[in-house]
Amino acid sequence: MSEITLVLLGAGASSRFTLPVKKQWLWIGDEPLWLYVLHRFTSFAQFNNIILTAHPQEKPLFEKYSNALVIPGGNTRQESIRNALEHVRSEYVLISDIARVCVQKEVIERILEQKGKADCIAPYVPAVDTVMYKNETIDRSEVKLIQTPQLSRTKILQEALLQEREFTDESSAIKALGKDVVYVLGSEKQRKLTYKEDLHYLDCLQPPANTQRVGMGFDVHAFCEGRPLMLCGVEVPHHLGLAGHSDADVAIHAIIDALMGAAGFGDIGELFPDSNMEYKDIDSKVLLQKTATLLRQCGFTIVQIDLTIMAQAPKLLDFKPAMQQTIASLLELPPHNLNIKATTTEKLGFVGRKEGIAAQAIATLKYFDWRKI
Ligand SMILES: Nc1ccn([C@@H]2O[C@H](COP(=O)(O)OP(=O)(O)OP(=O)(O)O)[C@@H](O)[C@H]2O)c(=O)n1
Ligand SMILES: C[C@](O)(CO)[C@H](O)COP(=O)(O)O
Repeated sequence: MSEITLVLLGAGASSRFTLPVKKQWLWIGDEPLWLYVLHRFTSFAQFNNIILTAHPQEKPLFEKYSNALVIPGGNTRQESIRNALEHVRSEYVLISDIARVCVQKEVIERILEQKGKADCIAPYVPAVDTVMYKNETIDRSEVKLIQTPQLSRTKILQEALLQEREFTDESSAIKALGKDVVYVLGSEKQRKLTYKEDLHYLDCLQPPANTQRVGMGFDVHAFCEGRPLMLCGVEVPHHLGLAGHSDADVAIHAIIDALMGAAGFGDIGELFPDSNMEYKDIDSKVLLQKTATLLRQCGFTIVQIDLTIMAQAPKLLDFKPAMQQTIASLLELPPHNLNIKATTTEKLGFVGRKEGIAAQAIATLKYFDWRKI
């Protein structure tokens, strides 16, 4: 099987799915859908090389969950395939939509049995409804509804994708080149997840696990002159501010790190590198908003956050309600699910010497329950 590379396409915008969560990031048990599909394929057959296409912003997130080669997708499905093919060295490539979640073992076997007999092997299901084409009824017995995975000769597919036209799948591109395509019976169970209503037809899906994902964040910033002291998005009157690439809101940074930790997505520095001038002096509420949006798109719901700010001065008690309201409303959290503590360190350590402020946060996430849509 080593002459076959598996390419799974997961870089789509999921726009027709019309939910805040992207379809490739629905959680199946404790796995995102794209990883569930990958494991489904590898449970059915051996592939020496596996390539995933992901939205460029999600490439590092895919890489946190899989050792497969993750390639940034393009603006179209075909562009994503072109990007992936640059990394394919095998004679054949098996390409499938991650959106065709319930890929069937027997379909894969039927495809592989035909390997070598044509330039592309594609599964199809027959049309069972009356078919109109350009307002004329056509003979439905001649209609094939094409599915994936599709097995192509790599070099033929690369040549086919050089054609000027944009194709919606490999078999049509290869057929347009005048090459051979063999069609094998697919399965209704391989329905493509396009609209949220399609979920009701995908009987291979297990519900999201009721796992509580927990993350911890910690950050420190030194005091400096000439900057406002921002904590939880609130300016606290003080003769010193905090130094940093952004507005140095150490409390929000700890919350972001806790959220990223709970999601298994790494840390704030990976998401918002301080080498990026886009984030110079940025309002950290913007960074927190971006983080919350990313977590929502990736199928997470924020459950609760507990924050501790360690500062010898200034006193923060009077500012805690505004801090809680600011962050809770930004995260669309009930305020009582965001607890903010402030403490001194009894004049011990760098905090006690008023050299800077530290913050620690614990965040809990759960998976968006797609069964309720
Ligand atoms: N630029 C793209 C577009 C699509 N895909 C993948 O190709 C498969 C089929 O595409 P589709 O079902 O249309 O997914 P989306 O493009 O995300 O859907 P939509 O058109 O609703 O945005 C999906 O697994 C999708 O992730 C991709 O890798 N790169
Ligand atoms: C490749 C495909 O699944 C074959 O039916 C289909 O063309 C993908 O279409 P999409 O609009 O990119 O989902």
